[in-house]
Amino acid sequence: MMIEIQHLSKYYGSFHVLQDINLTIQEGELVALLGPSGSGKTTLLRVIAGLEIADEGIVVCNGEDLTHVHVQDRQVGFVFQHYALFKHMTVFENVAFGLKARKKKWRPSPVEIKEKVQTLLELVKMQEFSSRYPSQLSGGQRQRIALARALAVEPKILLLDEPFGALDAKVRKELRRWLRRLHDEFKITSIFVTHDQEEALDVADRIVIMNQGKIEQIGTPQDIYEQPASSFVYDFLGNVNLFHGRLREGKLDIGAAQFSVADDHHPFDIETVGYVRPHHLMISRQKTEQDTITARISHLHTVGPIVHVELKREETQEYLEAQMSVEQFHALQLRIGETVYVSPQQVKVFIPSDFVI
Ligand SMILES: Nc1ncnc2c1ncn2[C@@H]1O[C@H](COP(=O)(O)OP(=O)(O)OP(=O)(O)O)[C@@H](O)[C@H]1O
Repeated sequence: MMIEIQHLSKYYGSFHVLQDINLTIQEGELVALLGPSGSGKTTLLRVIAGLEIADEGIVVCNGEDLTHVHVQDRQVGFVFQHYALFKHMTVFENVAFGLKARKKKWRPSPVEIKEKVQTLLELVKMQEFSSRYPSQLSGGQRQRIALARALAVEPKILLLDEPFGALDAKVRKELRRWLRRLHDEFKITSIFVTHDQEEALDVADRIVIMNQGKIEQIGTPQDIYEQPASSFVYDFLGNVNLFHGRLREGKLDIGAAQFSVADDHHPFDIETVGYVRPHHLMISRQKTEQDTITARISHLHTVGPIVHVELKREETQEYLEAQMSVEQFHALQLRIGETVYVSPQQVKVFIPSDFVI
């Protein structure tokens, strides 16, 4: 089902929690709502579900305005962060619940219900657990049952609110891959809320970045990562080093050095900030180039194949973070306390849209 959200606004008292949201989700798409805590992701999901009413704007599904369609008639399946399975029911009964609760004329026969539940339990690889109670399952298993239960009623839209938020990192990773496969099989239009950028980048067809009740950017994971539309998006999608300086003629002048700026075609001369990802910060032991920064290594730590290098800039005493492979690290033989030369390989600047010369 295609979902069109048009000029949606919502207030809690005087607090403007959603501000003129416009978003079209294509049939069969898996879209992530990504943003910091309090940016309005859950509220937007709840308005789409019909659990909250918007003050302005509409949600349209396949051409039909849902404003007056009751939540139960929206054909929406939900999965929430906290498993919300019925504790007193077995796995089988939990998955069968939505089918059994249907009005008599739409309710499948007991044999049909049994077959359907078994198929779903196979799909989520939980067929051996059908007579267990939720308390006898792990967190990841409970979420798989929650998903099977949501799918049982054949929803047209699947809404997931931090579905793996309460699980540890390894289980989260497994489940999100599995969610992607399940989505590819069922092709249900799905929206999931997350504040974990890796999860969104890994799973979604498109990502909607939210900040303070507004959409900052909509795009594919690649667009969002490679072409962030604002400093907020850049900053939100991973660690970043900031260099305050003056932008002129395509170069960022930070005093001690001048850096070329990526895709800068602006004839500006302004104070601005250059953004550099840790893996774009190159470290040398010799001062081979003129435009480098002198810094002292303050901390080193290795996570799997990546070495994180913390440095302190000599002239400003600000901290920088660089990343390199273990192989590069061994080749350089870096040590805490030594002075090195740092040069950014890619600098991004964001010019405010209301900036005029
Ligand atoms: N029922 C409510 N009454 C008043 N304010 C609310 C209500 N529900 C949410 N809010 C506020 O609205 C803002 C957005 O909340 P929302 O839950 O949509 O954010 P979120 O992006 O999903 O955050 P999180 O990642 O922490 O779940 C927050 O500042 C929150 O405190």
